[in-house]
Amino acid sequence: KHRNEVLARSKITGGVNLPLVGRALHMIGATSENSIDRIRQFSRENGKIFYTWILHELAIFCADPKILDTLLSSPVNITKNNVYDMLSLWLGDGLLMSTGKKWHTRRKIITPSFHFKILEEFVEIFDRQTNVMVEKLREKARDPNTPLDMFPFVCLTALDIIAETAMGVQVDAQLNPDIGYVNSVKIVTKIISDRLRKPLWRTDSLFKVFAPSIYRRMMKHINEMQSFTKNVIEKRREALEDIISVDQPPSDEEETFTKGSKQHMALLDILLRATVEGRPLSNEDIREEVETFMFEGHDTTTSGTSFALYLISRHPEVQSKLLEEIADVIGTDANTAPTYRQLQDLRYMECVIKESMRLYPPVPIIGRYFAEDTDLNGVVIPGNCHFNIPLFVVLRDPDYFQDANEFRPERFFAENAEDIYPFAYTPFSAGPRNCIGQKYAMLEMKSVISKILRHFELLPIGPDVIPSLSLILRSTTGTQMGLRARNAFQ
Ligand code: HEM
Repeated sequence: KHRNEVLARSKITGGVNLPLVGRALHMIGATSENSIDRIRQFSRENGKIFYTWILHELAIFCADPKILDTLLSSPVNITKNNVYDMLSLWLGDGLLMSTGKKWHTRRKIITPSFHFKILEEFVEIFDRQTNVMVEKLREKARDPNTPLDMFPFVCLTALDIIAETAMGVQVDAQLNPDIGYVNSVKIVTKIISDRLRKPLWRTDSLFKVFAPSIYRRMMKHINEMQSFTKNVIEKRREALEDIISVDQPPSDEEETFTKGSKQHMALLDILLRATVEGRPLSNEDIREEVETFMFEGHDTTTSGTSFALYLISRHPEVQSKLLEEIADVIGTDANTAPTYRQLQDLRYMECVIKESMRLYPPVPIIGRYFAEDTDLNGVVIPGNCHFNIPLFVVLRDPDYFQDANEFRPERFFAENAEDIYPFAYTPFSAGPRNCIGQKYAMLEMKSVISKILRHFELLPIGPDVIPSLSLILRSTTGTQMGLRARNAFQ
């Protein structure tokens, strides 16, 4: 009753509720493809903030950048809502999921992992793993008239990249996609994305009852991933203990050595060296953070890269400009490995990726939980409420983006970008709880896309994308295009 009163006072409207399940079936229980359109439609009908009931749970959807400004800037309203619970069996209480003091402490420890000195080292890995993809694509690109779904190729490359940069191990996902750790990651991410669309699978207890065999399959693969990660952490700790004392900060040029072989610094190494109140993190603390990187750090960039490639394939004029820029900045030899600075200097590419993430945000929805009544820019949100931010609605808001459905990278040119209201463009979220990996992600996407374009012309063939709502945005038709090998670059 209290929540209804607050909603009425705040003039937050909702719609018809179905008995027992509220509007959940309308919105989420329908198909993954039409959920996006339906939420957009509800937003058009009810305004930028509206509510729905899912059984006894109140869910508010807010796509108003002014309210998001207050919410996302707040260091207090950082607790995630129940949608994230589906990840907890795998990721534990890592950075994405944790709240309060634990989140603050971890965020502080993990931030140096993304220092540019570390990212600089990763550029070589991005390029080397993309070279493997180029060879795989070459085998497939014999006929440019046959459309190819780029998503699985990009996904395996991203997995190879994140495993090597986060854990310092080569899992050879592209060479052996169907075995071991890589297979488990693929299976678990797929099950988690299916769960989001099925209300009866949402909580772990319901999932166990309504889909027992899928639940068991998920747990088997989660256990396999966890033992793999534990093993990597133990070995890496032993190797590091041989060469450093745990509380000694890494020097700028330091590289780690494991069993005599030279290796890159991995994100995991920073965690192994970190201390909280003088004590190192336990292997279990580190495990949840490494698993979080593995999840957040590969599905997101896969989605971002694949949708960008799709849009580039459909806009030949954009493709030509990109090619010109690549030739200017990196040179005309298709095989040259780009440097960190060169990737930074791909300015037009950056605009293309930003615009692509505006139309197809890799993380389409984010959420918070409010335990107490909370005033956000004059709108009171009732306590005990699950708050959802449908980024895919915000990012196409015609009040903030002219011709919001059009692909126009020029929006992000330096001279135009300052007209964009910062909280209308938040594919990496914003404020203290924004994406910690955004610089890494941008570099990786630039590296992968530029390498593909140097080797292949992308052709506008195959079905259009049909975005489907999940924790990470996918397309039910894949991201299809034709590939024609370039004889010579340019
Ligand atoms: C295109 C790629 C990416 C996009 C669009 C993206 C987007 C986001 C968004 C929207 C959030 C906020 C989530 C929320 O509020 O619930 C987030 C958080 C996070 N991201 Fe990313 N991300 C990307 C890549 C990455 C990469 C490559 C990594 C790591 C290597 C990463 C690690 C994280 C972590 C750890 C968090 C939680 C941060 C915190 O709560 O303090 N992300 N990301």
